[in-house]
Amino acid sequence: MKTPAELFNRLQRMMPAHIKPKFQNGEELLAWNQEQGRQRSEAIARENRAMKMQRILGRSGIRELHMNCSFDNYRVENEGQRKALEQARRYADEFDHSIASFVFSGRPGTGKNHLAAAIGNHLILRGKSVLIVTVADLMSIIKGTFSGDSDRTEEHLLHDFSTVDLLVIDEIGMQTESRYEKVIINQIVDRRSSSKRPTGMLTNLDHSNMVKLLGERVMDRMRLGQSLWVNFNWDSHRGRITGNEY
Ligand SMILES: Nc1ncnc2c1ncn2[C@@H]1O[C@H](COP(=O)(O)OP(=O)(O)OP(=O)(O)O)[C@@H](O)[C@H]1O
Repeated sequence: MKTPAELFNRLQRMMPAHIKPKFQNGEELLAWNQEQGRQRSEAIARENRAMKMQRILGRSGIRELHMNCSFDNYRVENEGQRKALEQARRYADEFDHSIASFVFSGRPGTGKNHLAAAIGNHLILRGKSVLIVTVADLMSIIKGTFSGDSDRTEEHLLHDFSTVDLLVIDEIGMQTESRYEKVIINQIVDRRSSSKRPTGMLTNLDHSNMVKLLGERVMDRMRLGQSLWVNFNWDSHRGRITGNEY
């Protein structure tokens, strides 16, 4: 096999005199080649992550409605929003070095999904896999494996939900969760926390009702690391949405 220097010399001999080579020596050619390889494998990893989301959900990890949500377009009009924005931003910045989960709790329309999607969009741009899913969707995807037509088992899906870099479960407590739903949430949070993967939860419930609903065991796992509990206790923003925001 030729060394990069030999290959470069050979290319140089073949090159017409008026062509100015992009590389001046074998080392530069090798460095260029390695950089191309790195970019290609990053692109493949990105495609694999997108395919994984598509396979699990039939869509990308963040719903279309929230794809443009960012920290920059979250409007701050009170101290609570300022603090929530700052905490969400810090959470995203420190994600790589942390195992911390988060719970955004509060009234409808206060921006829980917006800030969770802003965290997700920030992480996706940095090559992470992120999935934001409602309890109802989570359960219907898992129950879809019961039909016998599916080539995926409940175990495959539990594995997928447990191995994305960040999983955010939305609408916890919207309906009276069945025992099976609680078992599934418990298993996912358990698997994720034991492999040091954080989980986000969005809910209208307060802490004591979350403990009542999901149990002490799950909520204790949600407290690993510098975990976040943010109360969204201001008025809904929905009345002000015109549809042309972002
Ligand atoms: N502070 C804000 N600045 C800009 N847009 C906001 C803000 N708060 C909420 N929104 C927008 O208002 C809409 C509703 O917010 P969002 O879906 O985040 O609420 P939520 O707290 O998750 O509500 P729910 O509990 O009903 O799911 C979204 O389109 C979101 O982008």
